[in-house]
Amino acid sequence: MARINLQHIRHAYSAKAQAAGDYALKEVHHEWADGGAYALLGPSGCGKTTLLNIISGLLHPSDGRIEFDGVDVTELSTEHRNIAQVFQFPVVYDTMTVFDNLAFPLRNRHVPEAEVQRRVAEILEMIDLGGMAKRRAQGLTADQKQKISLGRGLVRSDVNAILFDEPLTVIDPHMKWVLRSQLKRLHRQSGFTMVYVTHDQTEALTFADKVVVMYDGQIVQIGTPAELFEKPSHTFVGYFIGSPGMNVMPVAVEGSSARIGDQIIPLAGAPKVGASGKIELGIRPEFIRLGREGMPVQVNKVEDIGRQKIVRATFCGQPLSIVVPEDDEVPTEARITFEQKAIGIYADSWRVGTEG
Ligand SMILES: Nc1ncnc2c1ncn2[C@@H]1O[C@H](COP(=O)(O)OP(=O)(O)OP(=O)(O)O)[C@@H](O)[C@H]1O
Repeated sequence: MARINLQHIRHAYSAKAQAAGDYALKEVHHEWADGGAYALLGPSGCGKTTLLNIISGLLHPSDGRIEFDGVDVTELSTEHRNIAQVFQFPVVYDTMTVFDNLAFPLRNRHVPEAEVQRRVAEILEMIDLGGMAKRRAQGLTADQKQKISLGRGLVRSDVNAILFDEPLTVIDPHMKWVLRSQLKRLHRQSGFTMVYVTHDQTEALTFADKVVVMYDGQIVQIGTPAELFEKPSHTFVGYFIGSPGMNVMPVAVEGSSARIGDQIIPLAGAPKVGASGKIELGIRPEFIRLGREGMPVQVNKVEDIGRQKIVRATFCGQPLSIVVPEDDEVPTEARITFEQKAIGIYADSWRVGTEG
């Protein structure tokens, strides 16, 4: 298990890259704790796989260095970095039995046979393939083969880290849930450093202690699921995490208040917006109170989502989503108030602190 240091890493797939926009991965400079469970979350094309492949050694970064426990591994191959990887699609030896597929990484490293038997039995149980140990992998479903790939990634107990690249894509929804919970349990028991790439927020939030949110080749926030929800550091995090995402609207900030149209919204302090171009106010739909008091809104639609309702409204010309409990009535002349401590002010998309 290892602490992973990413030092001023950048990557461009073209050798001629110059401008920031030419880089698939803009500068990444972070330390990831030994034994942490991290999820790399972001939309397609934001650079998740690029970063994962740099950590694994499949890709050499254009700039920067990577250290495991303080040792520079930038020039080392995947094998020499001593990590296990699970990819999106199954990598299985068809002619071998399920058991031998799982035993392969251990036998390859001359682990004593008794230990091989014990570890493989444990993993077979976990991936629910105990009854198929003697079957050849050939002819198994894609789902079963992916479970073997997953098992092979987990079978060694001496790796520096385990990296997963969207490993549950081909697994059916119920099994996905089971495997995700088991991975989390395994992480708690084993203390492996795990990095898990996904574009699915549920997957990221249930698996990881820390979620690394990526957007347009950058890490925009690393935080616990609660931090991402309560204090998104970038408007993208607000929008991407949560359903519906955070409301973001352009405002003018004057001292300790924000103005939108003819409405003045008092803030908890004076935001340090400096000379930024674009100033926005962010508030999650869960922290807007809907009733007969406050600022007027126009309700356009009410969607029932079980125990809650999503009210789609227009506020000062801006679209606004509000989450209300199922039994709350939606008044005809609806008005809203914002929970003050849940308001974030964003300057050029980044959250700013307040003075005083
Ligand atoms: N081998 C390559 N050559 C050139 N460009 C590439 C290569 N691999 C990825 N890219 C580009 O780099 C950017 C980041 O891609 P990457 O695969 O890292 O994103 P991702 O977040 O993992 O996306 P996905 O979820 O779709 O896998 C994208 O614009 C992609 O088109």
